[in-house]
Amino acid sequence: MDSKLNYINGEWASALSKKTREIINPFNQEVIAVVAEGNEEDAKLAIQAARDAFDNGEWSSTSATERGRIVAKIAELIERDKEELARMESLDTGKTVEESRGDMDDIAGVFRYYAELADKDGGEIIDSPVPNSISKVIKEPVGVCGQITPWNYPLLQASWKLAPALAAGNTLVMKPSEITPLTTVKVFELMEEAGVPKGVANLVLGAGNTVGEELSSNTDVDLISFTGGIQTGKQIMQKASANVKKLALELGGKNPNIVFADADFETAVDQSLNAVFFHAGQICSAGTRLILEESIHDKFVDALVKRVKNIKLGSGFEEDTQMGPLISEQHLHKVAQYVEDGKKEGATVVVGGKRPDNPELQNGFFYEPTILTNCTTDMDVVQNEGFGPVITVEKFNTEEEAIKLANDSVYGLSGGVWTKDIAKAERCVAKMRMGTVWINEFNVYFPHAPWGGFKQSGIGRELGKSGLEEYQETKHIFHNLDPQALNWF
Ligand SMILES: NC(=O)c1ccc[n+]([C@@H]2O[C@H](COP(=O)([O-])OP(=O)(O)OC[C@H]3O[C@@H](n4cnc5c(N)ncnc54)[C@H](O)[C@@H]3O)[C@@H](O)[C@H]2O)c1
Ligand SMILES: C[N+](C)(C)CC=O
Repeated sequence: MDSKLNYINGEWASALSKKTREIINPFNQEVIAVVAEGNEEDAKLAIQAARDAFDNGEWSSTSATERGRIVAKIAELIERDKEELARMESLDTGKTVEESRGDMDDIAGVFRYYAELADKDGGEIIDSPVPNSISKVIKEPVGVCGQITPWNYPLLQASWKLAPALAAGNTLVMKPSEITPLTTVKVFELMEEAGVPKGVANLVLGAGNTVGEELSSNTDVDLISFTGGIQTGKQIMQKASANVKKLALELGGKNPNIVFADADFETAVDQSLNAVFFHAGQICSAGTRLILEESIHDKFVDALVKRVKNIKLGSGFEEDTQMGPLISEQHLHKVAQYVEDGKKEGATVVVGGKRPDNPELQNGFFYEPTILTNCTTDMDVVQNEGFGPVITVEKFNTEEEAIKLANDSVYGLSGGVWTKDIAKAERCVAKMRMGTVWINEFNVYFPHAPWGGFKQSGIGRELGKSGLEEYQETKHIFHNLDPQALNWF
């Protein structure tokens, strides 16, 4: 079986300890790859390589246009190998190949977007208040970036970090999730082929509490960019304080989806399903808190249940499969426990709430798409991120009540509103405390618009111009063209 290695200073290498880890297909628990299991020592080597590569200035002083050309080449290679990457992502995560193909298009789009943005900011001349002087503001790369990604959108989340970091002239060490590293390894091969110089982009495979902690605490790392759970984010924030690293955190969400009685009923039902059940609900921005106007509650829930009963679970490689398995046995237990706890709090399971009976699915980590009614905002099942195919339903009677429920969360990643009343929609989104809000839509994102969370959903923004700025320092250069002695002392 093909064995995947670390990539440090332009060389593919086993972990120093020679340890390896088996990667499991969540559909049937078969071993699909064996990868290096790096630790702190591998991470230190990679950080040193990135430090040297940054300090020698080769990449940061390469023209932004040339860096953009190489980033565009990576996009081209991803498009060339799209089918291989998509199948690899589905094998590793269990999501349908159709979803993975969509992810690969998005990923190539992200590299292209930052390739084009790379040389568009030539700095700014300030109207200096000091006579005979020039005042200018320029952008420089931050330095060595540590990048840590989750398992749910492995390559997509990696692309949001790799593309802007490279375009801005940084060097980096990436640690993908230990559960789903395969497409990230492949993209490092493509980055090598595209001509990224050695030492600029380094990859260390391994666990969070070894490689991840080293990246967070090592004082040679200038910036840490993390996507993952809120508790891990808090730990990283503490470790990053060692040298006051720049910090970008993309954390979880418990995202409200408000449906008013005047919404287009059929569309809102359809999109409320899409908002959650793609990738078995393992989406940071899943609309898992469905908040329904009381007058349509029963009809809406009935319509959802009817549709949910027909969702086809199976292998991501079968064309008619609509939902794959959860990522791991441990995560399956977590989701099942989350539903059980919700029931104890008073929630009612109206559909799902268990593993499927289908004998063909017993080797996979499947959980049925589930809807819980009789939920109130004070319940843990409404407040906590379950990260599975589970919708909780709450009711409201007034616009104010809907907004209050939507904002009653420590999270603030995303949210949606469904109504035909344009003014009402605008009033609602103005009051919703989330980084992305959708009107008559859910879960849309693209490279041009920033992505990130209010409140405990994170710090900073990925994507858009802001996503590049995360990887830049701002420098003010003041040039006195007529220096004079002050004769003060
Ligand atoms: N906001 C977003 O854009 C976004 C996108 C995708 C996923 N997420 C969130 O990610 C979470 C699911 O992903 P997960 O289960 O992989 O999250 P996780 O926090 O368990 O792990 C994420 C990454 O952090 C690493 N890690 C774990 N412990 C660490 C430590 N102590 N120090 C440094 N690194 C450590 C892991 O190895 C992994 O690579 C969900 O909460 C989801 O909402 C957020
Ligand atoms: C940001 N997104 C939606 C691509 C992945 C969240 O898990």
